[in-house]
Amino acid sequence: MKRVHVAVGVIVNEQGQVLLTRRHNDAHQGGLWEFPGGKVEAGESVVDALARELAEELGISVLASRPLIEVSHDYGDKHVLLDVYLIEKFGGSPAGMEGQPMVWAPVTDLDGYEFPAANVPIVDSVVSTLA
Ligand SMILES: Nc1nc2c([nH]c(=O)n2[C@H]2C[C@H](O)[C@@H](COP(=O)(O)OP(=O)(O)OP(=O)(O)O)O2)c(=O)[nH]1
Ligand SMILES: [Mg+2]
Repeated sequence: MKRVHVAVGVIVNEQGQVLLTRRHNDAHQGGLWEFPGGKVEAGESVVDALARELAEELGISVLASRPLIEVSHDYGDKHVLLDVYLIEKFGGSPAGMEGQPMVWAPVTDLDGYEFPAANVPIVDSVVSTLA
């Protein structure tokens, strides 16, 4: 089975909202909301991958982050290892650089968004850490 290691960022603003982007319809887990991030490349550290992905997808730089949770999930067609970081400080102003929809969501609204199955423990952890 295909296995991917993914660096994921939970970006928090000064109002305590978190940044969600929506995956392209034709992508794996397409149409669902996600925390921005992407695959760790060969020879790259998770932290470097996270910085690269957030620059590519949102045009921001990571200034302060800490590990939040690691989630291993089997989708049947694909196994993902999600290395999730809380981004507490960033430079620049996030924008959907790849045309992806983006929203700042209050933590108390997260139950109103559809996420991939692997995100259940991530959302729980975000809620208990930030609420
Ligand atoms: N970024 C992100 N990926 C997630 C989340 N939840 C979840 O199951 N995934 C899965 C979906 C994908 O199978 C995988 C991310 O891989 P991807 O292919 O989108 O990564 P990428 O951004 O490097 O995309 P690409 O350049 O290959 O198009 O992780 C999440 O919250 N954020
Ligand atoms: Mg991505």
